[in-house]
Amino acid sequence: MELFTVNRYTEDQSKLAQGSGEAANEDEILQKLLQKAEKRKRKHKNIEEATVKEPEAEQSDKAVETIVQTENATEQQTETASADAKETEEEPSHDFQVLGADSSTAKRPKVEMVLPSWLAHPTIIEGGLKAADSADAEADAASIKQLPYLEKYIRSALKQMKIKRLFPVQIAVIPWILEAQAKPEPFRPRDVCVSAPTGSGKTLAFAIPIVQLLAKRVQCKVRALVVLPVAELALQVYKVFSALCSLTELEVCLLSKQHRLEDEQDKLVEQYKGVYYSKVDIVVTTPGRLVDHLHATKGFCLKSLKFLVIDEADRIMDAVFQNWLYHLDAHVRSTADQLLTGVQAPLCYQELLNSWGKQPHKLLFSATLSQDPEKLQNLRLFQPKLFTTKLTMPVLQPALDNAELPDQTSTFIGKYTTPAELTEQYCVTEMRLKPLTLYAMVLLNNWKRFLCFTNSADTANRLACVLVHLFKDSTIRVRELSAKMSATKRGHRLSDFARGNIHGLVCSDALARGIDVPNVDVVVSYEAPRHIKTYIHRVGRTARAGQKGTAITLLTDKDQANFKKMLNEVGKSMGEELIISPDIEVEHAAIYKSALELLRLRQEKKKSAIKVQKMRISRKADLHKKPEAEMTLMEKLQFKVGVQESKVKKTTKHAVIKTQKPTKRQPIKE
Ligand SMILES: Nc1ncnc2c1ncn2[C@@H]1O[C@H](COP(=O)(O)OP(=O)(O)OP(=O)(O)O)[C@@H](O)[C@H]1O
Repeated sequence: MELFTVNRYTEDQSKLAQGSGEAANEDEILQKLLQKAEKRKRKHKNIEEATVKEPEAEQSDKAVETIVQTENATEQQTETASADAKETEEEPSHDFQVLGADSSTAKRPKVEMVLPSWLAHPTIIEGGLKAADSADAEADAASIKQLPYLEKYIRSALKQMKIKRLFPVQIAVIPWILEAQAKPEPFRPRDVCVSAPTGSGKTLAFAIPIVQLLAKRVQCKVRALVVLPVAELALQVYKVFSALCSLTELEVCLLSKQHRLEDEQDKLVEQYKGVYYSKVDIVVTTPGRLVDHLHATKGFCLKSLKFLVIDEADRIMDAVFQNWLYHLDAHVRSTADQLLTGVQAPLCYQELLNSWGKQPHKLLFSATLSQDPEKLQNLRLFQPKLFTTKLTMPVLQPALDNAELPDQTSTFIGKYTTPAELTEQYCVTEMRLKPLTLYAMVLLNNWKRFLCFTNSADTANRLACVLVHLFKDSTIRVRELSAKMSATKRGHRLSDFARGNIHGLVCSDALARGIDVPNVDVVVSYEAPRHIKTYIHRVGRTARAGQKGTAITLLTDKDQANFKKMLNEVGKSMGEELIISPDIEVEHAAIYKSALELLRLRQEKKKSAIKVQKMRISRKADLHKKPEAEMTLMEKLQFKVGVQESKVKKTTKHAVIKTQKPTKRQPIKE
């Protein structure tokens, strides 16, 4: 099984392999050790002779001199000997080397990066995305009517979703999964990793085969678990599954912090005569909520899991999300153990058999899939198979021609691809004029559907405030979309944007990944992204599903070099430069000044509110320290109110903890 190869410098080994073999090496090492021992012996002998010859007291200086001389002589001898040895032998030294002690500035051989074979030799996804209504010969070949492996109910569901033909990633992945799953036991399908550009239709690439393979199930059990990093994405994927399952008996459930835990528990399991039964077949969840249910929901059992899908896989493999896998593993192991030890009675022999060390088929999807074997190893993939797209334009052509660009067999060619339909541009401006530049761009190009990304939620908030004021007399409506907003409010903002009631949304990167907002014309990076992955996901909100789109990055003089370097490193160019007339400052001076003034006032108000809050907290703390006898009537009242408040808070907190860990006295459902 070829899984992961640790990157190593292999030159020495290859040289050794060319030499006379292991036995010869051992002889050489032995010879060298003997030479060293001889050298040390001679040195000691010389010192002893020198001290015996000279009278101790009066000749001590001379002794030192002799020692130095003899040492020098010995060194010279050894130097000549070693020079001779160097001439005669070409083999590298096998002595121990003190790390960091070598001060030579000689160029060291480059360490060669060795990728696991499956990462270095992926299956290439051919073809581009074409608009759904194009009807040429190639489009017909991908038409859902022409694809024999799709069941009738899937075709009908796709038709209802207005999908006429499959996209390249779907054509490559769907039949492969169906075929791998069709093979009888003990054959185990290879796990799948898919790295394809944003908006290329990865969701349907895993949803279609899962629904088709589970549709014929007899008993309802959780057989597919789909994990996504954020609630919005989970909702999006849940909707796709629900649409696909509409003509089957399969039940899909969404678990995310947007709902109450108890409500989700009701949807997940039911209890009948002391036995828990699953009410769902497919669970779409965020990692945090999954862990909540693994601990708090009695009867939530994943031992029959057939598919584990990890969408936005590189994000989910981040350290912050890591522990969900541990909990999932522990859960599956403990339920299997319970069955095997008889603590929980199996329903049938097959169930017992299934619980014995059976792993789900793992499917990983991302536009920026990790190339780090260590991270991937956490998922313990089974003989993984990688599907990836080729680099698409706009790429840095000179970089591709450049001989220094890594060899395509040792580099992961699908690592950072952007849709072919995307046009990338940049605009250089001064920091203080950035909001005004953006304002001028929107007016000049009459943008009606644009997203603007900032590097922090704070900047998004301030920028939205300025833009709302700048556009107050125009028909263009710009609003903020913040992670601090409630999920419902965020949902409303997004649907207002989708309906065209809002023309521009300003947000931080928290929402840059995976969100599928239809028909976004332009994505503006108000600040240069710090990481290439962030850039890829930001710009991926436009040019989706074969549509055209533009990504513009606002840069200051200082940002330019770093941004260029970041793109060049992955073989991309910055694209065309957009020039905005410096006259904008004069043209919109009055309104810009008032917008900045408004922002200043708002910031001051915010600051004073925070100050008041802090004062209140410290006053409360002081009151607690003061003896009751010394308190004024007002202070006594304030103290009582404070105590009451904290009591209420404590009881509600307790209630929340109680609901998260139901005891035997709190059945999930009678
Ligand atoms: N075969 C198809 N025909 C037409 N539209 C499609 C097809 N497949 C997917 N789409 C549409 O393309 C859009 C993008 O799909 P999806 O969200 O699955 O992309 P993605 O590759 O997961 O993107 P990201 O990496 O940004 O999450 C969606 O609006 C989806 O409805």
